[in-house]
Amino acid sequence: METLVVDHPLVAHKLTTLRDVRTDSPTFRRLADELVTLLAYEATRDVRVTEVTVDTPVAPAHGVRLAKPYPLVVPILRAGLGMLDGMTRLLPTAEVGFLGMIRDENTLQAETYATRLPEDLSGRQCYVVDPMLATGGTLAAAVQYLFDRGAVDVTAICLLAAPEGLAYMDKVFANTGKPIRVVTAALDERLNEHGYIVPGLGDAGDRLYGVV
Ligand SMILES: O=P(O)(O)OC[C@H]1O[C@H](OP(=O)(O)OP(=O)(O)O)[C@H](O)[C@@H]1O
Ligand SMILES: O=c1cc[nH]c(=O)[nH]1
Ligand SMILES: [Mg+2]
Repeated sequence: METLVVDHPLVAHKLTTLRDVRTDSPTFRRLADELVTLLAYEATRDVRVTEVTVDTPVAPAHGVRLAKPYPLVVPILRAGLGMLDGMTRLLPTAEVGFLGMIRDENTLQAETYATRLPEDLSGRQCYVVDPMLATGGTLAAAVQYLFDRGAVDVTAICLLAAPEGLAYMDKVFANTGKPIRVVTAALDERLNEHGYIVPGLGDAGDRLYGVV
């Protein structure tokens, strides 16, 4: 598995405000949206394109367009929804599939409660968006689900990742031979005893949408 921590002062600046406990929900939403667009710019470096020629007013010009089938963006509900608009702004032709997953706060096991994606993902590049990669249980289950449906490669875009979660992803997918990338704005120190990322930003879903 390949991990990319995007090292850019604008990303660091926005992430610092996102972490701040005093940042209110409207500002948190706006910053999550802005951050995903910056991360997606890096995460889509390998997006598949086909060569085309267009006529400028002066002469033919060689260029590229996104190849079909178009990428599939998969937000993991609930918190991943806060990253969807930023992705589709950058990839307007992308299709969107939804995975609803919740982590049991006691066992830290991920449970899938909703799936709404194309049945056949053969040949698809998939971009999973979820702000938090903590134990990695949620992302590993999501990636496995996409591979089971035929996805060719999966890139996960996370705002924050914990070393434990990256290690878990590495272990689970070590021998699959399928390309997996994680693109994140920061690699934090560790998880605490409740499975929260330290220093992290708290519960991303609650900060985006309110405490449930
Ligand atoms: O790496 P893990 O240990 O599996 O934890 C990460 C998951 O936890 C959060 O979702 P949560 O379960 O809080 O659901 P929510 O988005 O509905 O709040 C987060 O958005 C990830 O999906
Ligand atoms: O720190 C964490 C860990 C899991 N989920 C969150 O929203 N935050
Ligand atoms: Mg949550």
